[in-house]
Amino acid sequence: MASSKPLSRFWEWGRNIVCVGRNYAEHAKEMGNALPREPLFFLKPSSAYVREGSPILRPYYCNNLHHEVELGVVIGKRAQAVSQEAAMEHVGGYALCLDMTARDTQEECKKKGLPWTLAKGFSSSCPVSDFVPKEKIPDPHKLKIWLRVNGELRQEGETSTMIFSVPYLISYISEIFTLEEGDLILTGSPKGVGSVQVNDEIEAGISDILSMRFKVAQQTRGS
Ligand SMILES: CC(=O)CC(=O)C(=O)O
Ligand SMILES: [Mg+2]
Repeated sequence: MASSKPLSRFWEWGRNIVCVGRNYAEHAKEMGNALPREPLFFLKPSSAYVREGSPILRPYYCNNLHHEVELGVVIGKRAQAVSQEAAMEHVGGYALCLDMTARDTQEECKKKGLPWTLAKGFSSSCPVSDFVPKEKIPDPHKLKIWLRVNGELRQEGETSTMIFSVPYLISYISEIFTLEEGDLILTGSPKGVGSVQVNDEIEAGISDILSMRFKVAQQTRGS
């Protein structure tokens, strides 16, 4: 059942956050990974959302928190096993997102063959911008996404260089589980991911469409 909340506040709906990994060749290369033959994806809990005005919290168990700037696709209409041709009809809009990653924890998880939940799913691991209605972005593959830390440009990626396109991702994921209205797909990070420290300021944007700012703070255990 659809929420009574408007889609423009999709982060309040408590829906799925579906993240795609290794969707940009240069990022896969910088991480020492082979190019995927099929999309790799994982989930974040909806409590991972954080909005401007609240800090990104470095988890108490993390010594190497990384930024990953990503284009988010907000589902506007339930998608169950949809074709690539029909997929864009299920998009309601877009948002800029950060896939904050406890990189040291992720490396440990990889070594032990464990899921990435600890590394990718902590509270505040998904900073999200304002909602951009679909009509404002005629083609999501013609955008520049960028990220600065304390004013220094760290990431600048063209969404045209995604390995798997937005319709491909929606079609692929919707064959595995139904995408609901209010779900968000993070489409993967371009190259340039790197560490942030407590008190750093992250600024990120989509072309000349929007930008957002977040401060990094330390989570204390038990809070
Ligand atoms: C190496 C990763 O953490 C995968 C990922 O999240 C990405 O955006 O790529
Ligand atoms: Mg990512």
